[in-house]
Amino acid sequence: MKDAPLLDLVLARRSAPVLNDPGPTHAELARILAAAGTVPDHGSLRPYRFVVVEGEGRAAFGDALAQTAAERRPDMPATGLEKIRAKAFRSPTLIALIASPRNDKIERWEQHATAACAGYAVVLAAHALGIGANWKSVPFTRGAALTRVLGLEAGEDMFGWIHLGRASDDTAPAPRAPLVLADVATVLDGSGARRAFDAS
Ligand SMILES: Cc1cc2nc3c(=O)[nH]c(=O)nc-3n(C[C@H](O)[C@H](O)[C@H](O)COP(=O)(O)O)c2cc1C
Repeated sequence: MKDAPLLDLVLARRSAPVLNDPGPTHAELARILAAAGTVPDHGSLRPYRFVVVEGEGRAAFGDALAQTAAERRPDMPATGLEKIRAKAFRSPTLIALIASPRNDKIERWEQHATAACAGYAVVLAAHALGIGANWKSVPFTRGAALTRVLGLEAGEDMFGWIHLGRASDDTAPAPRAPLVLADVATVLDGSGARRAFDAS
């Protein structure tokens, strides 16, 4: 097996729990977003789009999150809504990821899968540039206020957002539990039986 520095980068990636100023420059954001254009994409539809939120824009985004939460849960107390609004301020910059299916010829789930891959490409590209990232979400993907600020069209959904900023050295996450291949991988043999995957 040959050395693969790119794989080392992938294996070392972690989400950053705390993200401080400065946010990425627009030149850095352009490189990060360009990575989305490389993901597996049936029909080359590019079925996603992004809204970059930074500075004062975070207030508009946080308000929209809170208003959408209130639409869905009219009984939510003000403290709960404020917590949701505060999510927008956990980093200097965030990128809202919007799944934007482009046609009905390619299955909707495939276009959603491509949009999710685009989110991962953003996270990984940020890591490659030494910029901290963390993908977050709320339990809803659309609503009137979100539609207003993100310009959601029919059929579009917000697949959360990716925080970007300078990762704090003091808050390195605990080591990730290794993936136990036996839990997730089997091999189908010629008799139609699935057997344990053997790495040797
Ligand atoms: C679509 C999506 C939404 C997520 N939303 C949240 C979230 O709201 N809160 C959270 O703590 N982690 C969320 N995560 C998980 C984190 O981004 C991160 O992957 C997790 O904390 C594990 O850290 P690691 O990436 O270093 O393994 C989400 C991940 C994805 C893919």
